Amino acid sequence: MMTRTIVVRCSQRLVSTATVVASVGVVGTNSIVKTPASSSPLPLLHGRCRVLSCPTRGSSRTTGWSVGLARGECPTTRHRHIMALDFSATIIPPPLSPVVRPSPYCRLRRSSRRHPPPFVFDFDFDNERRCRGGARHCHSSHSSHSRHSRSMTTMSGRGGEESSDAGTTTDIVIDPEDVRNRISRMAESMARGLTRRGYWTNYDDDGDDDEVEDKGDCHLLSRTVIETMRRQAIALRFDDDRFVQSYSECVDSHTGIITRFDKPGVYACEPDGSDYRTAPDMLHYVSTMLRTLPNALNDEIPHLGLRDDVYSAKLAVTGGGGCKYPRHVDNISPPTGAFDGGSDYRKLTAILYLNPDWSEGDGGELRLYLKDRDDNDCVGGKGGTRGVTVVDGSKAVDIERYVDLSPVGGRMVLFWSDEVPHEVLENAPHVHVDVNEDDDDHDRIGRGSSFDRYALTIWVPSDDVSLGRSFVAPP
Ligand SMILES: O=C(O)CCC(=O)C(=O)O
Ligand SMILES: [Fe+2]
Repeated sequence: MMTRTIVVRCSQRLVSTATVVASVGVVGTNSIVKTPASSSPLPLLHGRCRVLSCPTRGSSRTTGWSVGLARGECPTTRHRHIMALDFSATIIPPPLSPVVRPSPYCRLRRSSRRHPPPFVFDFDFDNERRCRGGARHCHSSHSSHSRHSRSMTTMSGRGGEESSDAGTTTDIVIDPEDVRNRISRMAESMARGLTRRGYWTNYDDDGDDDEVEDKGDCHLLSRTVIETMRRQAIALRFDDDRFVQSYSECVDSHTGIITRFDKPGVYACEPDGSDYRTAPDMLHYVSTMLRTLPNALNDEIPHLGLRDDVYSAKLAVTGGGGCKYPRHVDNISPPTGAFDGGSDYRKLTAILYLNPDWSEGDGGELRLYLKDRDDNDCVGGKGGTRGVTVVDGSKAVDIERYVDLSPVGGRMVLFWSDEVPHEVLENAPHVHVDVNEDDDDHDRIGRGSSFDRYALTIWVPSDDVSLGRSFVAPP
């Protein structure tokens, strides 16, 4: 691996030097391999990286920075690659003026010729995405949405439309150090929940947090942080036009053929480093989680092998009027063998909800189907059962237990990606969605409502998913 020096002008107050080492990998469906193992602190780099050659073949398309690394797609093979990066980055404090200057954002100095790089790339900051601070009213290919959201300055009450205007300040409200400490404190409880029940959550819908986080303080992020992240999500959606129709895949168990189907009223994006300017708190959150959670859980659960250098992330919005996710398991085809970056190795799903005003009756609960256990396993939410027809049976002779967890702002849910079937129940079924027929996008969800359900999911792979299966303690 090569060492490169990249000078980065950062809009935030990150003043440090760090060495970042990223891995090389081919990325499979739904498993975006990213993130470096790095010395601390991990710089949040953003900008664009253009890959001029990739290890598979030919040249590659413009790519985006992720949190501390780059990814790209080979136009010939369609393989998505993680750049083999090993560079040192110097973060330069921002200019005092809030105006973002249109000068090149990053400069790359070529490293020594003695070690020819596996990739050739250059850097070019994406000016069009400068959407915060003095330059936030910028490009949007969705003018009606942008016009609308810019005209609002505060979040309106329930049922009203929301603004993406995160204010003129570029201050970060999240405190990464605090998040890190809280995750460390909760790790034992998380591990216990995951191994006993297959899931963990930090809130109890009945208001009794005792079982959920028995160390006392179960809050990970304050309401202010959640509100800020929601506004940033809305800005990504309406100002930056980042969301696309969300889909799922189902596999025919006989033929193995994978079919994709849309999830009506669900839109999503994969936030990465290029979104830092619009959603800095969100990216700090993702970065902090990745640097803390996998190792904290690895310390608690022997052989778990969660990776701290790769992940995938999704920010999704589900509209009101009854939009939902069908039942599924996130990682249906875990590979066997050691991590090679090419298949789906997702082991842990970590969801954070960004719905500070959610209240009882709003719907959109996450229903987790549990292993056949007793009522005590429905921790954090409302438990229930439903009949299941057994494979050989002529009638329903078994029951399936589930727990419904509300998507209330600040709630975090962890569960095993390759083991826990789940679905999202109808979101705000009572709400009439003001659909604009002229919109070619977001047509099932309207123009933005406080009933929109935002969820930020991080998936963490393990070195070997087959080893990681069923970390459920014996009864
Ligand atoms: O948003 C949720 O509660 C669950 C999302 C989910 O199941 C998924 O993205 O796979
Ligand atoms: Fe899922």
